[in-house]
Amino acid sequence: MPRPEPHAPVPSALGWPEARATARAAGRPLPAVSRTLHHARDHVLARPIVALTDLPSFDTSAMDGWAVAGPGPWRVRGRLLAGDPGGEIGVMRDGDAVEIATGARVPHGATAVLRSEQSRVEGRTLFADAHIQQGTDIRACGQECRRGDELLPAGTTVTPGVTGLAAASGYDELVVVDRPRVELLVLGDELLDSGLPREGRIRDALGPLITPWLRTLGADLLRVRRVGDNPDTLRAHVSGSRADVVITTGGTADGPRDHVHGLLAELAADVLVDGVAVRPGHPMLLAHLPGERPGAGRYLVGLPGNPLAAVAGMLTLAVPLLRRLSGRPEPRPRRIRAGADIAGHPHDTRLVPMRGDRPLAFAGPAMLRGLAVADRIAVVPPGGVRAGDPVEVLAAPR
Ligand SMILES: Nc1nc2c(c(=O)[nH]1)N[C@H]1C(S)=C(S)[C@@H](COP(=O)(O)OP(=O)(O)OC[C@H]3O[C@@H](n4cnc5c(N)ncnc54)[C@H](O)[C@@H]3O)O[C@H]1N2
Ligand code: MOO
Repeated sequence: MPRPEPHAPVPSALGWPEARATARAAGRPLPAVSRTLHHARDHVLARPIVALTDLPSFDTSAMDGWAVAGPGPWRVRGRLLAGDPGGEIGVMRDGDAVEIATGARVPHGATAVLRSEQSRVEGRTLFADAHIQQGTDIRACGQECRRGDELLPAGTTVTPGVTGLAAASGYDELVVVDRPRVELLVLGDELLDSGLPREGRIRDALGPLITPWLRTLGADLLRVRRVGDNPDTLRAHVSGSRADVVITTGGTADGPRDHVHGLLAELAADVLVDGVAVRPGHPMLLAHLPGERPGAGRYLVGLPGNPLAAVAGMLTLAVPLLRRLSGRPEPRPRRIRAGADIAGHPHDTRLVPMRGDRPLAFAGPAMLRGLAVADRIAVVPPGGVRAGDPVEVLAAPR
């Protein structure tokens, strides 16, 4: 099959803020789906969680001891454990006491719960060591919420706390935004999957870097493939992928074995970003491929092969796109005060691995030693940042 003409270099790359905004605007949230609480984890709520019940749903004993009615001493009249419906106890009258466990329903008419360690029983008569205030150690029905209250808004990420609250308030399933399905294609004949670098070949650092990161970004990783520098294999994998987002690494430049631009031309893809004024990472790419999923389409994010440049491409293009597809709201920009001068590029943005407020060494495009100890990435505008100046920071890969 004839190859398309080699890609002509783009004269002026898109500014870094514009590239990030383009990536975010390129997508829209995937359809809402219903997921069991277990499977809803790390999705984003498509609908608010509205309490299906009062919480607690009945007056509940907060302590092991005695439910008492009115002032003491009291006559002991029975026992209630957590889970007992409590019907046989009926309504308590002044002077009544019922032995009660933490979590048991407090009978109607009870005015307080007396802790076992603050009580004394003689025969069938119960005494309190001290005066007990009305309502003590009763968790009143509806104290936490009333049925119909909005507990969490749409857009909330489903954490373990959220699934716990949803279960407590009566949910078996949650309506969430579907998670984007991602396929990672790692390009390069020179890459090895195990052992020591040898004979001009190097270890693939990007599969092991991007795979765990995608999971924390709220994507479902369908597959990681290593693809040789062969345009036909690359085309077959991209065209055949069922992913919402195909991420490629390497092959974005115009070298003899760089096939990503050629592929996009061949597929008549809508190229949204082709080069960004950022260091490292300037050859990064974002394209829209015609797709099957309604509304969402399919995307290709082309990351440069140099590992730190690939991280820059993830932060600039993949992270905003995946956030948008998975329904996550855009976080407010975070700024810190730089603890040292951070050198800038004359006209491009620099993305600089930082620990605390200091830039890290070993942060060249092909290096990962700085990134491995980074807790954030500074967005350094052209010209640089002086010590004490505010600088925007992004979350380091996690
Ligand atoms: N004549 C020019 N050459 C290059 C330019 C340029 O402007 N003019 N830009 C350079 C920059 S900047 C980058 S970044 C790279 C981007 O190149 P590609 O995206 O085509 O990446 P490759 O050539 O495939 O690889 C670059 C480099 O990274 C290593 N690599 C690739 N994949 C991995 C991986 N999975 N794990 C570890 N290392 C990887 C690869 O061996 C190369 O050393 O182009 C420059 N060239
Ligand atoms: O900008 Mo390259 O993307 O330096 O490594």
